[in-house]
Amino acid sequence: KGGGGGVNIQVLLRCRPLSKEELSINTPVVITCNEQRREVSAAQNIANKQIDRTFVFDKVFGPKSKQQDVFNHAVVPLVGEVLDGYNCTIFAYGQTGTGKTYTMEGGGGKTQDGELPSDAGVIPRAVKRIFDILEAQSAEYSMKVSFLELYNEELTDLLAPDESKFSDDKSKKPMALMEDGKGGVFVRGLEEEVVSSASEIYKILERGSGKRKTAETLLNKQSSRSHSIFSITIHIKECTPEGEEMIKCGKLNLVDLAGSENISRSGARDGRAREAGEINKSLLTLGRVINTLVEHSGHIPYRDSKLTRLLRDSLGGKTKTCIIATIAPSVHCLDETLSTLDYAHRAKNIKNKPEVNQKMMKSALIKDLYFEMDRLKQELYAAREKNGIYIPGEQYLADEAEKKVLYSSCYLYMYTRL
Ligand SMILES: Nc1ncnc2c1ncn2[C@@H]1O[C@H](COP(=O)(O)OP(=O)(O)OP(=O)(O)O)[C@@H](O)[C@H]1O
Repeated sequence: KGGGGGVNIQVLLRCRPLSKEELSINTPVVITCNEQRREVSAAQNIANKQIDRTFVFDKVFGPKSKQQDVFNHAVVPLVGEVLDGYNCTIFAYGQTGTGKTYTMEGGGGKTQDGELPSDAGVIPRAVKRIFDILEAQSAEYSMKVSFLELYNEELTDLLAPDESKFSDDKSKKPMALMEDGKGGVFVRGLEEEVVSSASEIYKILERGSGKRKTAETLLNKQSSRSHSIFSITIHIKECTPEGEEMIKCGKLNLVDLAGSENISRSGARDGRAREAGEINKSLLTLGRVINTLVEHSGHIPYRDSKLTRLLRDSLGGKTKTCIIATIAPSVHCLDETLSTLDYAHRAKNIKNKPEVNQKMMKSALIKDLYFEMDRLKQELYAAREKNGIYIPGEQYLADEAEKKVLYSSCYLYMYTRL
């Protein structure tokens, strides 16, 4: 804990084991993890030049660490904070192929009878724990999730229904990031699905990840170049001693960043520096934001990229933030590993000032929801006006149907869950 000026961001390090292929060709290992001492060392001796560096983190997970260990030590405390009404963010940062997606989502094992596979990552485990706790408390709550992808400074909604159903033009409409007038931002038209069970979220996750993969093959892009943000927002009802109904709100953001090697070098090597620069504007800006925060060197360039605009509050704000840096043990990754270790180690100096979200009176929240419904109504109307003459009869019916669903879910949200 940092004194006076806030609380340091937690930075954890995870080193994956050698893969089967790496083992089969006897790839030399240059990383050692000492979990007790929370240390990671990189050592190599080439032509009498000795590299030997040791870094200390808030937690270190060696190659033998299990998904369950990472979850228990890194995520369980944050889930508790979210249920207490804080916003929390977990970032996975590291070179491609070091286990960011494995750590966040899992190894691809399927859930059976509602039981998570042992390789399930942070996201499904967090979801399960949230539901388990709320149910054990017999809490009255409502939960919604969103799943965004950011690629080349363009936002895609991974939970949006298939575009083909809603538009003759199959090209994707880029989603706009808007200021909310309270110092934050929101993504216009972002699908927020109300969920009422863990298994529902597992399905949503599968759908979102599946969509990410399809989009990848279609556009020939790699997951290593896009960022994904999975967010869970929970509203919990509480009663004051005077009998007033209050709503407590917490949010958990789970962020799988693009491969860190994409910061200019790889792009420059294959002669596509400009493209790489554009693609990784967000990653580069994240680095600059971190540096400015750590060095207290003036203006923080949050506004220079969508990622940092979206996650502004997680870096130097009121959110509780944790970074899981991932590395590989192989000698071939040493350069990137050292740069990840440096980056993550520097990020440890960022201080946030976590603040619990103000509880809202249920009546005020309902007013907000009415306002939101009005805005959606206008958006729908404007969209139909704009497309008016192009909308075939079938499309009009589909829009009407969607509108009905939208309304009924809004009402459901307001009156049944809370
Ligand atoms: N801790 C681990 N234990 C076992 N296998 C792992 C571990 N971490 C990663 N792997 C395996 O290594 C491979 C690469 O991991 P993963 O796809 O998660 O990397 P990534 O960092 O997300 O890469 P990208 O940036 O390309 O998305 C996968 O096959 C994954 O199952």
